[in-house]
Amino acid sequence: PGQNNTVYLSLGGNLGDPAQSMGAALRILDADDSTRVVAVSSLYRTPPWGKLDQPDFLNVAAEISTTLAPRALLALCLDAERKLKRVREERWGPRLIDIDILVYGKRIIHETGLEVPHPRMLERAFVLAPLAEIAPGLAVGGRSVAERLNAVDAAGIERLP
Ligand SMILES: Nc1nc2nc(S)n(CCO)c2c(=O)[nH]1
Repeated sequence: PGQNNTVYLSLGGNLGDPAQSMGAALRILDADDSTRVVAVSSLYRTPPWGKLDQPDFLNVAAEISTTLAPRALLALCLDAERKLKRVREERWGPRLIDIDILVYGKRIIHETGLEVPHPRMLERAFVLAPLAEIAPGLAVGGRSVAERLNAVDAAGIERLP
């Protein structure tokens, strides 16, 4: 079997029961022989980014270990979204569940439909706050996630008990 790679994901949702959907998505990923969920952050309630006239989101970050190549992992994530009835509607609109690959080992990937590290992760407190909880020292673009979080406006990001 292939080598294990450490990958960080961002999960989010603002329709239905996002906490339940994100838990179910992580169970789907962990059920695949190729992939283990290693750590999951607390739940965070976060103000909508991108399209403001929609409900608040719940977000988490997760560390996984996988033997899947990046494209195959993306396919597994999209498959999990589909299983949870995620219909990909308007860009940045409300959704039941969204799974984004943030970081895949030390890989830099710029392909159609797959950009790693995630191109907008460094400007998104809803990504950086949960990620800083589980991987504060992770370097992205030469700076730690903790430093990146300090550099963004984290207003309204609420860690849930
Ligand atoms: N707070 C918040 N805003 C968002 N806007 C989009 S699009 N998404 C989906 C992930 O790109 C989110 C999200 O997960 N959380």
